[in-house]
Amino acid sequence: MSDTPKTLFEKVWEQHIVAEPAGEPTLIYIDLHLIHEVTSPQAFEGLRLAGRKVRRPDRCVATVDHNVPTILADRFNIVDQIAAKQISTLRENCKEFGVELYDIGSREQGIVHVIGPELGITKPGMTIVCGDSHTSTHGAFGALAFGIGTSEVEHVLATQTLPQGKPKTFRIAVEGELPKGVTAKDIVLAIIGKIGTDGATGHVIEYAGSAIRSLSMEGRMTICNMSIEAGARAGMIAPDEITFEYLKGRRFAPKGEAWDKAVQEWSKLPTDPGAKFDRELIIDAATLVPYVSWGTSPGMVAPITAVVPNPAEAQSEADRRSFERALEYMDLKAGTLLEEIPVDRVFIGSCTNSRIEDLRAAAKIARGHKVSTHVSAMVVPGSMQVKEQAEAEGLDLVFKEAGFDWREPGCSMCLGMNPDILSPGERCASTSNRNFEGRQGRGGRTHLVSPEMAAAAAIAGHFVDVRTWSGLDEADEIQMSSTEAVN
Ligand SMILES: CC(C)[C@H](C(=O)O)[C@@H](O)C(=O)O
Ligand code: SF4
Repeated sequence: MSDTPKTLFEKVWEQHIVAEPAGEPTLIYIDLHLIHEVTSPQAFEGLRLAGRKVRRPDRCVATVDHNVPTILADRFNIVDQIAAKQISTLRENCKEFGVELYDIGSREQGIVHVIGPELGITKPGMTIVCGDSHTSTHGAFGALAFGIGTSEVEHVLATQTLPQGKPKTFRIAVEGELPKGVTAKDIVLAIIGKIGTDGATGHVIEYAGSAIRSLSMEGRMTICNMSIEAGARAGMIAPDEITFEYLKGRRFAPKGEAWDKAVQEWSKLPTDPGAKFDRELIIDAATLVPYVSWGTSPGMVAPITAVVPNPAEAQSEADRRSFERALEYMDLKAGTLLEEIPVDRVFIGSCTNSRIEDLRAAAKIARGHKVSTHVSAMVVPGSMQVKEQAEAEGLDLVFKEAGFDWREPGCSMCLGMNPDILSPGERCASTSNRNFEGRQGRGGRTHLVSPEMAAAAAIAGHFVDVRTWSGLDEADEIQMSSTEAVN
C-alpha cells in the first residue's frame, strides 16, 4: 500500500480499474447501471443483433421517467406515439434481458436519479452510469457517477465495464454558514455563474467545505446534479454520518453485520489530508444569495436583487453576442429588476429539486396563500415514494389549497418530452437544471430557481427575494384582521 494521500475520486477510480492498456483509456468496472426509456432502445437492439446477453442484469435497474404523462388517467393511455413506443420497448427489453423495471403503476417508479438513492441502490464508493447526463446526482453519496451515450450503454450492458479516460480533479470548497433563504440550488447556480458552463470541463468536482458538510443528502444531490451544467464529468461529495443516516434501513442498503462492514469501508473514502487536486476554488458561503437565471444557459444567473445585465458590459465580444441573443429569446431588457419579471408558469420538480425536502420547503412558502391569478403552477414529485411521503405529511393539500396542480412522478416540464410543456412565449420559474432555448417547450422561457423562490414567484406572480418577501407576514395579518372583524 502506498502512503500517497489520495482524493475521494482517486480511491473510487483505483478500486474499479479492470485493465490499463498502454495508450488506451482505462477499462473500469461498473457497479450500477441505471436505465430509462429514452437512451436504451438502441443499446438493447445492439445486443439482440449481436446475440449477446446482459452480463449482470442484477446490476441494472430501469424505470420510466422522461416520457410519462403526469396526469394519472393519461399514464395508461399514452397518446404520443414515440413516447408510447419507447416505454413499451423498455418493457419488452427488460422482460427479455431479465432487468428489473419500475414501471408506471409501481410504487418505486420515478425519475431515475431520485429512485436510485431513495431505494438505497446508490451507495458510497460505487461506479454508477446511466444514459443520462444528470447521473452526476449520485455523486452526492461519494460514488463516481456519470452519464454515458447509447453506444456506451450497450457496452456496459454487454460487459459491465467501460473504457474511460481518467478525468482531472477540481475541489470546490464552500466554507461558512449558509445565510437564511439561501439553498443548495443557490450554491450550485452561484458556482456555475462564477466558473461558467465549461468551467469544469474534463474534471470531476469534489464539493467540500463546511457549508457542503452541513447540507442534507437532498441538498447535496441538488448540487451534484448540476455539476454537468458546469461541464464537469461528475460531482462528488465525501460520505459522512449524514450519508450513512440517510441510507440506513433503505430497501437495498446492507443490513446487520453487512451494514457495519459497509460503513467501515465507506468511512475510508473521504479525501486524505494533503491530497492534491488539479484545481481548487474556495467560496465564502456568507456571500451567497438567492439566484435567478436570466438567460438561456445555466451560467447566465444573477442575484435576485440584481437587474438583467447589459450585454455592452460583457467580458468579451462572443459573450456580448450570446447575451444579446439570450435577452432577445427571453424577451428581457437590460436594466430590468429581476424582481419585476412576471411569470406565467411555475414548475416545482425535476431530478434537481423534486425530493421530499424540496417539496417541504416549497410548501412552507405556499401554505395559506394563493397562486397568483395569472399564474399556472404545478408540483411534480420526483418519485412515487416522494409522492406518498408528501401526501402522508399533507403537503399535497397545502399545494392544492394554494392552487398548485399536484401531479404524478416523472421528468415532466423539465424537458419537452411529455405533455407538460410551455406554450411559445410563456415564462416559467422552474426548479429544474437547464434553461436552454425550447427546453420546456418551443418558444418557452425558463428561469432556474430554488423551490422556495419558485413557490414565492407563484404566489407573488413575479420573482421575489424570499429573504425579505413580506408575503407571509402580510397574509397572516390579513387573516388576523378578518377574524377580528367577524368577532
Ligand atoms: C434524455 C436524456 C438523454 C437527457 C440527458 O442526458 O440529460 C435528459 O435527461 C436531459 O436532462 O436533458
Ligand atoms: S428530470 Fe430533467 S434533467 Fe432530470 S433526468 Fe429528467 S429530463 Fe433529465
